[in-house]
Amino acid sequence: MLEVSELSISFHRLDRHYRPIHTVAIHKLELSIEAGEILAVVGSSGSGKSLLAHAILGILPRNAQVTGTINFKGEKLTADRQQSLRGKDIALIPQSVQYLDPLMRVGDQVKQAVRRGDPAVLQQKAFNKYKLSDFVAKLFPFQLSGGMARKILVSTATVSGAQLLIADEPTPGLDPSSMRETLGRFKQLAEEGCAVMLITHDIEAALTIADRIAVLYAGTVVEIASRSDFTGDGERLRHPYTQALWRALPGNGFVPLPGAQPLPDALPTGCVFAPRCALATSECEQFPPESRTVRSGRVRCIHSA
Ligand SMILES: Nc1ncnc2c1ncn2[C@@H]1O[C@H](COP(=O)(O)OP(=O)(O)OP(=O)(O)O)[C@@H](O)[C@H]1O
Ligand code: NI
Repeated sequence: MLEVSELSISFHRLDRHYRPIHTVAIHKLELSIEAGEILAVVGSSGSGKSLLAHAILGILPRNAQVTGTINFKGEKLTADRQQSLRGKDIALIPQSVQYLDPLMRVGDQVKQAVRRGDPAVLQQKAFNKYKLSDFVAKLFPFQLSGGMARKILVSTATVSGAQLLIADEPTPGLDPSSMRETLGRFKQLAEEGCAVMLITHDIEAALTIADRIAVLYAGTVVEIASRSDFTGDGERLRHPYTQALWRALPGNGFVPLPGAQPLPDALPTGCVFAPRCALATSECEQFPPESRTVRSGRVRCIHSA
């Protein structure tokens, strides 16, 4: 359904002395999602998750420079195609609740997204799932709590009947039962044939529903693993960063990873993870590793076997 290859996104801006700075926010990113599949994109803040979502939707800021290709249903996603598919075949649950239309009652916003079936019935169903009353449907976005607004965003995207759903951090602010409801809704959409990209920094939540997990670090996909690779001590994982993420979980030892992700205007010349990596050699510091297939997953690390 979706194939992203060699996607790079950079920005030109001026520093406070008006000297040009070139920041590479996403570098040679590759991933794909099949119909009926849930791919989680996991990465810490600033790793490029939202930019990836916005690149697929065609809503990047004007100063972004984009190279590489994005195919949707086997055909290149051009700006024109993105515009005609947006909100229809490709739906986004945006990270910020600011994306709601401030001037429209929220029930109407959900109804308006329906393309097949009875809008009123589908809106009602979506609201029932979250136990939102008819009263809420009549409210404007500013009258909602953060959690309610998020439920409206999820409802709007999920009634649209899209073939590709991109959910950018859809669960913060949701109570545990609403969170389960939301993830369950994605699972159901995937069972109906929708391709789902679940963007999150919460690897545990991702593992409850995702078929595969793409790990993003400093704008690069360092690994694509299947859910079953996340087990034991992480010995089936291919990249040291993915292993570190796994081992940092409370149930797996809570082992912290020292250091911080590099910023896009100060990326290392070689492997982006080398400065924090216990396996790093001089070769790692010299050249960015190519993406390879290892044990039917993908990895960017020369040490992985
Ligand atoms: N318009 C822009 N101009 C310059 N740099 C930008 C712009 N938008 C994003 N960036 C940079 O690109 C990087 C990736 O941003 P992005 O919003 O995709 O991160 P993210 O993974 O979604 O983070 P979060 O988890 O906090 O939402 C950041 O370092 C950010 O500073
Ligand atoms: Ni984001």
